[in-house]
Amino acid sequence: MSDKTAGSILIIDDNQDLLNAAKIFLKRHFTRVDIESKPELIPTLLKNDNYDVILLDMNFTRDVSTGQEGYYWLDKILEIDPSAIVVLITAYGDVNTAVKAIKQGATDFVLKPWENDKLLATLHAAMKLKDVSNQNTKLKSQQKQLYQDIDRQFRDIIGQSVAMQKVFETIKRVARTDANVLITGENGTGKELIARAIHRNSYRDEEAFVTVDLGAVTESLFESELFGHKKGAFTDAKEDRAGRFEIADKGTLFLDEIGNITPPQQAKLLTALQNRKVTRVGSNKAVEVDIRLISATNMPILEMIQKGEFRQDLLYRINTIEIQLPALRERTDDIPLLVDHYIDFYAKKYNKEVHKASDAVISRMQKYEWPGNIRELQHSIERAVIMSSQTVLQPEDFFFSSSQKEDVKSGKLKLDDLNIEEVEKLLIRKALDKNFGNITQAAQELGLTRSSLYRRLEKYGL
Ligand SMILES: Nc1ncnc2c1ncn2[C@@H]1O[C@H](COP(=O)(O)OP(=O)(O)OP(=O)(O)O)[C@@H](O)[C@H]1O
Repeated sequence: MSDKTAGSILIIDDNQDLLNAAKIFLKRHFTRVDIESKPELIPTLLKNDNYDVILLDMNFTRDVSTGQEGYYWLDKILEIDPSAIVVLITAYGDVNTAVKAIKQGATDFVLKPWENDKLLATLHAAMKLKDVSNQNTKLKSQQKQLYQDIDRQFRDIIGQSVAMQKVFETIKRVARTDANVLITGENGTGKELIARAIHRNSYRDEEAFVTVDLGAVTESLFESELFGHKKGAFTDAKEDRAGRFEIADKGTLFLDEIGNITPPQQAKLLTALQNRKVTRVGSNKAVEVDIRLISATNMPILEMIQKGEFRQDLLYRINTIEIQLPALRERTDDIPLLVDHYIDFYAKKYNKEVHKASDAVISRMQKYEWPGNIRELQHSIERAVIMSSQTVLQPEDFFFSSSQKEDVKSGKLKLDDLNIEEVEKLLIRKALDKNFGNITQAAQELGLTRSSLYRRLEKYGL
């Protein structure tokens, strides 16, 4: 097996003897070494090939040693490939020129005449750097792809009602400012969707959109989750870890359920937002962060302030602009659009022929309360599309007839006129309603598998 390092090197120097000697020596250590004496050919060479490291002479014209040509060709190389790793060859005693070139983007330099060991060490280090930079580029593009995939699910914001038009108008106005935005609204009204839309339309759209569900972060992990920790800061801190603030640096930080945090957590959050700096748990070094903050809550923040449960100064920090999302029952005009959108989406997903909902369905939907808002509507359509064997969805495909709703709401079982099947039916409806039509969650709650829940739904025509 060869112990050569896998990598390609291009050497550009006008001294053919030097080129030949370098090639002979370096061929023993690297898998590919190309040489070129005419720098004018650099653009062509770089267009046709990828080199891991380019070794570039600073002076090409005889008796000229200002390095001007070197700067020129260095610029050209970096213009063609900004990630190129260029190591300069400079004459002994000409370190100033080399230092200037490094400021201009070169990676390192070697002095002529070189010692083979030193040259080799420099090239190996440069090769490693290229490797890290390749990995970095790869990770960045994977990350971008990942964000795009997540974002795709959140792309379509449906709504033509006056209330939603107002929301769209506000998004347009605030997106390209760095203003802090607080989005309020009941569960499932689309707060995250709107937050992502603001990020996508902002100057930060190429950077990360980082979400923290503050309602799900435990008291003990709050600081570490948000601000990061150092290895050994607590028992489970096995390695250094950046918090969400640092990960969101240059991008947008979305703090969901901000109304759910305790007063001590509010104080810590406020300090970080005021200073725009965070300190990892176990460290004493504060790191600057540049984030655009979007927060969301379904809690009545103003009431909470009056009761002393939420800090007013924190509210002022986060709500430069406030967007109130209407509940679905307050924008029933949008229901037909949403229904069409989700029927289309789920019919494609499950390969079903369903293409619309009957007028009776729409009319019932427009009277229904929708406590889970759009998320509930979405799940009820998903379920109806899966279960229906017709092309037009009918009221029987849904669970919102008023009597059912009342039964489910009251949860009362009238023992004198119920048999086991009736009880089972009622429980299934209740579980589905509670989980907004989500079959998996409802099945879990009932202690059934998904398929046995489906069997029962079919049996009872639910
Ligand atoms: N206007 C809309 N058009 C289309 N889909 C929407 C709209 N608003 C919300 N949705 C969908 O409803 C679901 C819930 O939205 P989202 O998670 O943004 O709500 P939320 O208010 O953040 O909920 P929660 O308070 O529970 O965190 C998502 O699948 C989202 O795509």
